[in-house]
Amino acid sequence: MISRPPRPRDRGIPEATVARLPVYLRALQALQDRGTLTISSEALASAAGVNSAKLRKDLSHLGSYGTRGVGYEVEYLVYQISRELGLTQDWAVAIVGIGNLGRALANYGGFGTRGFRIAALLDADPAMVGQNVASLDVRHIDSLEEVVRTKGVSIGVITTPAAAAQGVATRFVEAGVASILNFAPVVLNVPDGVDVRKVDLSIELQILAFHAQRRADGDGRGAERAGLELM
Ligand SMILES: NC(=O)c1ccc[n+]([C@@H]2O[C@H](COP(=O)([O-])OP(=O)(O)OC[C@H]3O[C@@H](n4cnc5c(N)ncnc54)[C@H](O)[C@@H]3O)[C@@H](O)[C@H]2O)c1
Repeated sequence: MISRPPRPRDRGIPEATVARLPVYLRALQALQDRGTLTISSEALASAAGVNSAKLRKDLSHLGSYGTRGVGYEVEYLVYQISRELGLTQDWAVAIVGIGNLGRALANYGGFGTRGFRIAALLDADPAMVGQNVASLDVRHIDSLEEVVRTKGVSIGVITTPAAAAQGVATRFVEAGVASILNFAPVVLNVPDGVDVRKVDLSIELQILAFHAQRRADGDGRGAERAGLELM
């Protein structure tokens, strides 16, 4: 039997640490591209935008402590973080809702190099079905269960209008997909054991607007006002 290192959740790695691992990974990959072999915790922390004590604590959860006077070996740390995040294996992703956003995501070439393979595109609109998008034929939503099974889909991406998103999520879950990335502006109800991540650019823009207003006002009164409006 092949023994697999336990995943973050199995070992109790805090969620906040898990959320920072991709940030470290991105910084490390940039260093790797520049040919950097080793990096101090201070330099890596600064590249990732966190303080170095937090970085050392985060990496200690992976069993990575670095070497005094040398720091961390970049290539090995990339491997360790990738392994913890499950990126050393290939994940098949299905996107449902091939409109503006779904099409843009399907055409983005950056997922493949990070271990995510767009395996299927599905839509409810008969006019969309059969169209070729990003070298894949769009399938009808009715074949979701079959597509999940035959393509080994483990991550579902929802880019439908809000009203359709819950139905799509339920179908994903019933088909055995336990990881969902939801772009639709709606809160999804899913059973325990299913992970949903929500992406909402308008919330990010509102937060930026809050900070911009606070800067512009200078005296902080604008921030209070914006804070109330955001609640
Ligand atoms: N999270 C974000 O930051 C963000 C940004 C932009 C858009 N959005 C959201 O993403 C979603 C898509 O936006 P868009 O501009 O691409 O919309 P769109 O109208 O261009 O595309 C939606 C697609 O979903 C399909 N669809 C509808 N019901 C379906 C169903 N039951 N099953 C399968 N497919 C179905 C439609 O046929 C259409 O092709 C919307 O909910 C929008 O609010 C989110």
